[in-house]
Amino acid sequence: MMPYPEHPILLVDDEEPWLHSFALTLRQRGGINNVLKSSDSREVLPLLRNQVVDTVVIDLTMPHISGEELLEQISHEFPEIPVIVITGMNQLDVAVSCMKAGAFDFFIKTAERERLIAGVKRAIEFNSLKLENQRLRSKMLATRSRHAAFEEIVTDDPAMFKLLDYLEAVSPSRHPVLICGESGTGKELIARAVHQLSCPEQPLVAVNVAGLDDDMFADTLFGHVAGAFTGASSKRFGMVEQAANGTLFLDEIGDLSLHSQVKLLRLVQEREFLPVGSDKVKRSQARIVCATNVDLEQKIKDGRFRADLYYRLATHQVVVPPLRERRADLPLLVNYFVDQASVDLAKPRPAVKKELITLLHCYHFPGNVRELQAMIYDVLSRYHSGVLPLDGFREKILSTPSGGITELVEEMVFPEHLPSLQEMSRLLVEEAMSRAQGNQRTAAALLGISQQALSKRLKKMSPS
Ligand SMILES: Nc1ncnc2c1ncn2[C@@H]1O[C@H](COP(=O)(O)OP(=O)(O)OP(=O)(O)O)[C@@H](O)[C@H]1O
Repeated sequence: MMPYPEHPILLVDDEEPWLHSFALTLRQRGGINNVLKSSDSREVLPLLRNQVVDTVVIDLTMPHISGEELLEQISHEFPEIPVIVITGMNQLDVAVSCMKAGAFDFFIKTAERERLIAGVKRAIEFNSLKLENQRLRSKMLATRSRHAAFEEIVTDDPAMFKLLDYLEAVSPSRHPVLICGESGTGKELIARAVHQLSCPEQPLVAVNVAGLDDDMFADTLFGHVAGAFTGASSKRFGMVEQAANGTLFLDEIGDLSLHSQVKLLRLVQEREFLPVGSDKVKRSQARIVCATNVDLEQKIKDGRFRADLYYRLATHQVVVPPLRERRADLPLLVNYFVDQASVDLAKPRPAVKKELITLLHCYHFPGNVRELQAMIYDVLSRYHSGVLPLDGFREKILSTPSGGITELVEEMVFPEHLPSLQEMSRLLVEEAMSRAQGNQRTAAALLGISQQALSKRLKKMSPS
């Protein structure tokens, strides 16, 4: 039988007989068969941190943590989970304050079971509508009125939209396109989209030129005739010819030697090339798209890249922004990669907590989108719970030397009168709390201290 709802309903009451009889009623009369029971209110928060739950039903009168306190804690940490409160006849005033504190609904324990079932079903319905809305919204945002060629590029960033619009506009031209940007920002993905836009029926041939010495470069790109060198027993077509009227994508172009740059210049400028060992000039119609993560203008200044080649290649140029400059893309990208990784690793799709996005917001992603993708695959491959755990991400983020520190040293200007260590530490704590949107676990992780240590500092800082 299919579990209904998809994620369980959690019933919390210290009276075990009530838990069992209500679970039975939900199953028999409401068809709700996915139910968890807890008779100890202290178990609830740890359970919610590890498992996705649809709705929580709590009794107001319980030892250890009362229903009222538990409601407050759940509403604070898991505002998205509806909480239904069950009260005694004489607790109506408390029930009203629970509604104000964020309860989804309340019922008197002795009320007819049908009414309780209807209340639980309303919460389930509310959740599934909310989820559906979220899915639709991210789908709309991710694919907002964009050309089909950009389907795989997930973004909601205005600078990225501008860049894609520009590429769409220049796609009919046969002039070269140069795609610059840090490693892992999606340059190859964009190069493939350029090909889709301009000549999708023609071949796309990609060559990473970084590891090629001059001879290999010439042989790979231009091919050779039989007997051109020892071992060249037969003729071989190079990548330029294989690209025909399509696209020749040259990745890591900044690493090309000066000698090979001359050969490439001839191809770009004259559209001509010579296979190795041949003196018969051949012509190429392929469109050249290049990508690089090095600063070519600096290389020109250092005499390591030809200016004439650069200006030819950069007829149409785009610079892909690093992920830290488009952090608003994080929720879309995280959901996209979680979907992708769950399918690839054949695991049920875990839920993504808001706290994860907050944590990622504070990270500088030196490896950009590729790093985010790898983190998600790694964490997902190691865990099996219903929620994508934060610990795996924290470990990674904290073990990466902080690029932030280098940025900080460059950006930070100390006033002439230095602040005291105590003042600095207060400012740091405040900044971390603000970046973590008030979440102490995340703020502590950012500061590299335990949550208890942070909590102590916060208490000391509070005015009372
Ligand atoms: N906007 C995006 N939407 C979806 N996936 C993306 C996006 N940007 C990058 N990726 C994914 O991130 C990974 C790295 O992207 P890609 O190889 O295109 O980066 P790159 O800039 O060419 O890196 P490098 O400079 O190291 O060659 C790929 O798996 C790619 O599919």
